[in-house]
Amino acid sequence: MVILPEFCNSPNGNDAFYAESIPGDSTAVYSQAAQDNKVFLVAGSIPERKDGKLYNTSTVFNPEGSLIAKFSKVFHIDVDIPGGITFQESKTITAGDNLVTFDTPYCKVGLGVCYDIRFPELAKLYVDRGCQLLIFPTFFSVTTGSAHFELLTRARAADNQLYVATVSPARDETTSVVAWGYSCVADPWGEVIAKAGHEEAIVYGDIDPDFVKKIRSQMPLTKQRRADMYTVMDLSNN
Ligand SMILES: NC(=O)CC(=O)C(=O)O
Repeated sequence: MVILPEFCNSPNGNDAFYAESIPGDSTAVYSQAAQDNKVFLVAGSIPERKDGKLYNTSTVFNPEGSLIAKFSKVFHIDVDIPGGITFQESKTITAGDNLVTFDTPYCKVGLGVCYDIRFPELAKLYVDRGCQLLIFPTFFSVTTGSAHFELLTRARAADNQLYVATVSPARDETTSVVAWGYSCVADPWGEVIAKAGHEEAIVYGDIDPDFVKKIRSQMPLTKQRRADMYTVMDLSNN
C-alpha cells in the first residue's frame, strides 16, 4: 500500500489551491499508477469540486486501478494561533459527513484527513467497524506539527490498539503554509516503527495484523469500556 499526503496535487493555503472533479485528471493518474505498480494507493487528498462546493477528499485505488473508497475530511482546521498559524478551512471547504473504510487482503483500513486525527471519537468508531490500520494524509504546519504530529499519531495508535500512518509533504519554506514533514507510522503499542525527516523521503512500515490481535488480547480495552457510563454513537451516513 502506498500513501500520499494531504493536498498532494495542489498548493495548500486558505484559498490558494487548484480543484477538480472526481473522477478527473488527477485521479486518472492515481488509478494508472496503482495499476502499473500493482498496489493499493491511498492518493492523499485533493481539493474536490462537486455540486458547486469544494471538499478535501481522499481517494483509494486498488491494484487493478479501480476507485474503491472516497473520504472527505470531516473536521475543519479553523485555528488562530498568534505567531504561529491562522487557518480558516471552513471558509472554502465543505466538511464531509461519512466514515469510510476499505478492505485489503491483509487488514481493514479506516480513513481520515489531517485535522481529523485530533478527534479521538472518529478513530474509536473505526475500531468498532473492525479496522486494524488508520490512515491520515496530512499537512500539519510547523507550529502545530512540532507540538502534536507524532504525539497524535502515537496516541491514536495506543488508545485504539492499531496501526496509524500519518503522511505529510516534505517541508518547503517557500509555500504559504510550511509543512512540518516527519511522516510516521505507529504500531498498536504506540511505538513509532517508521519515520521520515522533514525532507522528501519514502518511509516503509510493516503492518502486522497478528500484532494488533496480540496487543488487544493482552490488554482488552474495547471490552473494558464502561458502556453503562458513556457511549460514542456512530451516526455517520454510511
Ligand atoms: N492541516 C490540518 O488539517 C491539521 C493541522 O495542521 C493541525 O491539526 O495542526
